[in-house]
Amino acid sequence: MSGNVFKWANSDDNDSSTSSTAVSLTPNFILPVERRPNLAEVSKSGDSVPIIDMGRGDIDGLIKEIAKASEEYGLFLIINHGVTEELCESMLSAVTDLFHLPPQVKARLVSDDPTKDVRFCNHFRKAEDKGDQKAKKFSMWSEVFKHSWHPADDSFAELLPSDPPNYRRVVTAYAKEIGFVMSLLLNLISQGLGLEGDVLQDRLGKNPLFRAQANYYPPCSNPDLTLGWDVHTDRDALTVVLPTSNMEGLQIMKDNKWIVVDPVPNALIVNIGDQLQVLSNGKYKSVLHRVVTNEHHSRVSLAMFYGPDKDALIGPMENLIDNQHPQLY
Ligand SMILES: O=C(O)CCC(=O)C(=O)O
Ligand SMILES: [Fe+2]
Repeated sequence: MSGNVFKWANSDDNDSSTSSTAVSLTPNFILPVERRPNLAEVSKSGDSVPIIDMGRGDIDGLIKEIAKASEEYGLFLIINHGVTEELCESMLSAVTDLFHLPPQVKARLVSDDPTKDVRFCNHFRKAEDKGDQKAKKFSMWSEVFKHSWHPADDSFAELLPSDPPNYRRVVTAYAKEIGFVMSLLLNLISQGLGLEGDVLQDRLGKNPLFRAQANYYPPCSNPDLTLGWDVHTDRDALTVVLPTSNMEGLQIMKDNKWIVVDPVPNALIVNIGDQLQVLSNGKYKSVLHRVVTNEHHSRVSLAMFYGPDKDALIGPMENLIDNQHPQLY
């Protein structure tokens, strides 16, 4: 499996924004017919995800807008979020540099061991192929780099590779900003559920699980046959994703249809995760999403996850359970 991780490094793709040669698909990336993305059926026009201006002065309006988006979509974009364009750009270029490290440097950090805090891997899914009852492994058309992060304690960065030279420094600065954005979002989401602002964060515990995942999706010769990220929900409470600007890739399921998350300059993507779905007694949706590939361009993204403390007991908030809304979890 780990051999795949180095495949892209040997391609001509060395710039996330310019056109480059697509790497050919080998059979392990070709999904069974029923798991393929069916791109012709994805609606481009019509429904689009809410774009929320975090800088709007009216807090009550902002709380309502976030509550509505969390209920109807489980995903929204935020603009005027306070993280500077310059920092976002430095973060994306540090992520791009990371995936373009020489194969022999990356090899030291490749691992399938989920208990390893810092590692590169290539995700795969198990699926049955038609006429073949034995589940096969299908690799995702992406490479990921996982590590922990913290908004206040910079020591996580000491575990990160010192190459590329600026990754540690940039991700530490970015983590502080995203920590602030996530606290604000959790506060507003809490209020949108009719609770005091700090209730959700208190429920998630004193030592939340902060995981980060950088994703790299190289150009792909046939986007109809594979996916960069298979259909999934995020298992944490909240995710904030910084994607390559001006590049489509992410899609979400809404009313049983896939819709494209259109890129918006300087926006961050906010996702409701499984833990918030449970805490909200199903009111907010942990959104089903997937990432499709592009024939000509690569895309990177950095997902920052906020999950519960390992000792936190997660169940629906008491004020959200009544006769009309029986406890779902
Ligand atoms: O690349 C993206 O836009 C989303 C990635 C994602 O869903 C994840 O890392 O969980
Ligand atoms: Fe995700």
